[in-house]
Amino acid sequence: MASTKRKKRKPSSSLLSRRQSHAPSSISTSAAASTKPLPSKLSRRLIRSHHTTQKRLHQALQQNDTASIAALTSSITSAGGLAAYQRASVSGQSSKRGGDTSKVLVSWFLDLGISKPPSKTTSNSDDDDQDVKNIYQPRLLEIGCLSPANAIHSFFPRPYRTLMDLNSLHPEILAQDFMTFPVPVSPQPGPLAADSLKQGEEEEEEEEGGGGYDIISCSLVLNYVPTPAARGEMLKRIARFANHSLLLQRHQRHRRRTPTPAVFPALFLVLPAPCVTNSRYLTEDHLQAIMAALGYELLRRKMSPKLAYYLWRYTGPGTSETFKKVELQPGGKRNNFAIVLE
Ligand SMILES: C[S@@+](CC[C@H](N)C(=O)[O-])C[C@H]1O[C@@H](n2cnc3c(N)ncnc32)[C@H](O)[C@@H]1O
Repeated sequence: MASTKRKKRKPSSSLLSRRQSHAPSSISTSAAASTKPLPSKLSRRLIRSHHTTQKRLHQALQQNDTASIAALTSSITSAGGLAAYQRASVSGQSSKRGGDTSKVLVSWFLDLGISKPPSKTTSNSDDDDQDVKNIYQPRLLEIGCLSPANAIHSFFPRPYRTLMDLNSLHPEILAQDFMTFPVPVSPQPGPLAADSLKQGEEEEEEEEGGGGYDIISCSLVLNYVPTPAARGEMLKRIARFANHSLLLQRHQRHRRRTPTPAVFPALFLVLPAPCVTNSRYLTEDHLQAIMAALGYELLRRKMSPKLAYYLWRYTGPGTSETFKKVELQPGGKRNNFAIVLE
């Protein structure tokens, strides 16, 4: 007897184009947020293929290989471009798949005694209001942000967060390349500078975002950056922001009503686990050496089968040590993920 069972259709990239045909041509906030998550296999395949094609495109651009540039650009566009890649990433973040990496940061915050800011609506007296004002409210800078509704965002109510992405999926997320986002001008060292700031000036400085960022989140972004040297540049730039925050912290310490928690300035870094567990050029020890050279010490680490999570604290300018792409673990089945500091 012939089976009446229908064969399960394998997810394919045409599935994405069919799904997208019901959505506006550019993925808007609501479309990205409201569309159902993509099947996980399809998301993973889209993400992997986007990374590979981007990497090839970067090589073609460096070699000025016009034929390959045209072919690869067209291949990226026909697969839906950055927007499709982001949609696949949003699917990976969906709560059903436990994909919001910031949940790990939340658990570390609670462990480190950093609590959520009390909501203003729950305070019912002037005294409570005063208590709320007296609590130091840290600021977040998130690079590569797909949604302002992840677990960690409740620790950073607006305006204490700056969220950015190359392609913004939400009005609150700046469409901004972090590599061109201006590093704030740091206060000059020395007692004069600290004392010469009048209270109003300082508050204004903080209001305008010149107050620095206590924590920078860089989750699954570094592996998006196509070359080892560009990854190193991104980490260096992050360290410049951290250095600014550290100087401000020292500069304003005497004015703070509650001290800045000892965790800050910090960096939340997430990488796909194989970047540090199965690369020829990067191990966790090597990553730690790179981060130490940039001025960071490791506070927390978590390794899951898929992801490596780290919380680093910036302690001050590191060394000018350089790190080349050197084979650390040979082996045919390893990947080539690397970070180079020039
Ligand atoms: C895989 S998504 C990660 C999203 C999210 N942070 C997470 O953990 O799931 C990587 C995002 O990083 C963004 N991105 C890559 N380089 C960037 C840069 N230089 N500046 C801002 N965003 C960047 C990409 O546009 C992409 O949306």
